[in-house]
Amino acid sequence: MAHPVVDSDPTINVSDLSLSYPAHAGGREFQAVEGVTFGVGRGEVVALLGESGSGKSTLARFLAGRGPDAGEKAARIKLTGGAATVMNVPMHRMSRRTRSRLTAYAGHLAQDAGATLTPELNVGDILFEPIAERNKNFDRDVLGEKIAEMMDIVALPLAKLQEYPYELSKGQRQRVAVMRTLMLDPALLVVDEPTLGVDAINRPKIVELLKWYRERTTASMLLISHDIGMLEALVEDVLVMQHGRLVGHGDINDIFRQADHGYVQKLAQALRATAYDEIADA
Ligand SMILES: Nc1ncnc2c1ncn2[C@@H]1O[C@H](COP(=O)(O)OP(=O)(O)OP(=O)(O)O)[C@@H](O)[C@H]1O
Repeated sequence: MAHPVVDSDPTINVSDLSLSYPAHAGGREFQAVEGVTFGVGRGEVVALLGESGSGKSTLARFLAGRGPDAGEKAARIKLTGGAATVMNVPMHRMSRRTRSRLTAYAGHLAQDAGATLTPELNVGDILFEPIAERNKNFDRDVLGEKIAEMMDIVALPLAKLQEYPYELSKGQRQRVAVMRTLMLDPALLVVDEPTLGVDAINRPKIVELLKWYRERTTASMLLISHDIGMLEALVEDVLVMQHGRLVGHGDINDIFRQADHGYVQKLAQALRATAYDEIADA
C-alpha cells in the first residue's frame, strides 16, 4: 500500500491527466479536465486561474484526494487518462485506506466551505473536529495555543469559540473554515476561492493566515483564487485553465506580461484593471 511521503518533491506531479464525471440522468460521461500536465514543488504555491466551469475545482478536489468523496455518485471524479501522484501516492485506483492516509496530510478547503460548517458544534469544537475524528485523546491545551494564534491573525475574538455557525457573519464563518483546514498541519493545502464572498476588510486576514501557515511549515499549496491581494502575497507560479485544458503556465509576472493565449490575455487585463500593475512593478 502506498504511503504519503510528506516531504516528497514535487508534492504534486500530474501528467496528461484527464478527469470525468460519470454519466447520469440519461446523459453521457462528462470530461471536465483534459490532458493536463504540471507539477507543484515542495513548499511551492501555485495558483489555478480560469473562468467559471473551466475545471479548476474538479482538478483541485481530485488532487486533494477528495475525488470519490461526494455523497452523490454523479459528483464522483474518475481518472480517465494520464497519471497523477500526490506526495508519491499514485492517484489511480487508490484503496480507501490509502486515500484516508493521503487526506490526513492533504488539507482541502472546498468552495464556500464556511457555509458547510457543522451547525450543531460551536467554533471551538468545529476547529477540533478534524483531530477528534482521527484521535479521541488529543491534547486540547497544546492545540489551544495554535488556535489562539490563528484567531488573533484573523481578528476573531476568543469569545467566538463558544458561538455556533448561525451566530457568525459569512466572513467569520469562512475564516473559521480556513483555520479548520490548518488544524491537521497539512503538508499540502488545496484551497478553492478562500476569500470569495468575504468583504474587503477581512480578505487580507485570510491571506495573512495562509502566509503565516506557509512561513511556519514547508507546506505546498494549490490555490484557486482571483483575489489580487492573495496572488501578490503568496503565489509564484500560475496555471490558467479554459474548457478543462491548461492554456497558460508560468511565473506570475511573465504569464501576465507575455501571455500569447487569447483567454490568458483577457484574464491578465481583468486582473490589471484591479491592481496587477502595482504588483508587477513593485
Ligand atoms: N457532478 C458533476 N457532474 C457533471 N458535470 C459536472 C459536475 N460537477 C461539475 N461538473 C462540470 O465540470 C466542469 C468543471 O467544473 P468545475 O466546478 O471544476 O469548474 P470551475 O473552474 O471550478 O468553476 P467555478 O469557478 O465556477 O467553480 C463544468 O462544466 C461543470 O458543469
